[in-house]
Amino acid sequence: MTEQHAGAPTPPRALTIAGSDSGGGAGLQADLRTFLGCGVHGMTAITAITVQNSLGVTGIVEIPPETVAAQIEVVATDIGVQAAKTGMLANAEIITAIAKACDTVGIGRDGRSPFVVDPVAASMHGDPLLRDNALEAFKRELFPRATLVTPNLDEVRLLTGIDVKHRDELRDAAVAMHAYGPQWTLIKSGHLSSDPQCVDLLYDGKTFLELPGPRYDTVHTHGGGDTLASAITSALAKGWDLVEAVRFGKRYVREAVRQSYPLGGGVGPVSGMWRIRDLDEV
Ligand SMILES: Nc1ncnc2c1ncn2[C@@H]1O[C@H](COP(=O)(O)OP(=O)(O)O)[C@@H](O)[C@H]1O
Ligand SMILES: Cc1ncc(COP(=O)(O)O)c(N)n1
Repeated sequence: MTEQHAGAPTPPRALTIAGSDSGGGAGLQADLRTFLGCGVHGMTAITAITVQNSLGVTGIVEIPPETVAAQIEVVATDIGVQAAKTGMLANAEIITAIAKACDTVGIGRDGRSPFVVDPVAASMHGDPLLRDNALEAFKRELFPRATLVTPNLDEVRLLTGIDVKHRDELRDAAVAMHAYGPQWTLIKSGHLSSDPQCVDLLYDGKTFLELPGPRYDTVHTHGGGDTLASAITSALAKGWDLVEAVRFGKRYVREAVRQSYPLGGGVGPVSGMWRIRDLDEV
């Protein structure tokens, strides 16, 4: 006789709105891996398929904006989204569709499901992941709806014109990004390679909070930003407050960078699976 099983409790649920990286290092693959590592049920609204490996991006197929919006709406109305994040969004039309869908289903700052906006503009190989018309759409449509924005220093330069060369200048970058309307701003300092530390800066319009950490000597940091934003989103899906979620994300990505690994002939990924034990250990 089969045993009746009511099922385990439904875990926290998070949504990534992002592109696919065929090499598995970044994009929605890194996001789902991190959600898994954080014990969160991950869902996807795919914006684009990239043809990508450790050496670079050689092709992009963009998903129709209405299909991106439909993916968000169909999971939010049935399964529920307790927190969401964005990654590669490809173009302005997709960004506009996402903003509308998020309003419809209640994703965004101020009492709705927390919304982490990572303004991904290019791959770490320097290949563009965003059309030219999309930066303005980010400013107009997504930053004002964001609980948290998480630009790296290249994205800060593209979005604000500020070229951060020293840790002291992170504050100017945070103030300039904050003017676009997010509730919180996290400036990531991975690209500040002259700094022996890796200090990210969190700002809410009033107070600056430095998140210190060691800088590991590795080139294998593909997917680091996605992993950080996904770990933060996971903690937000569990109901943590923003500062604790960001502190957790920084700890999570720090260990992921420490355990990053070579892959193919180019840059390898951070290890979003560092919390998953090896099969032999089970
Ligand atoms: N070499 C490193 N050692 C430790 N932490 C790092 C290193 N590189 C990046 N990080 C951390 O990984 C996260 C992603 O940073 P960054 O590389 O700036 O973003 P992105 O991946 O979007 O370009 C940040 O929390 C940053 O501090
Ligand atoms: C589909 C996709 N999304 C995001 C990134 C950014 O990650 P990175 O800056 O580590 O290349 C990427 N390369 N590909």
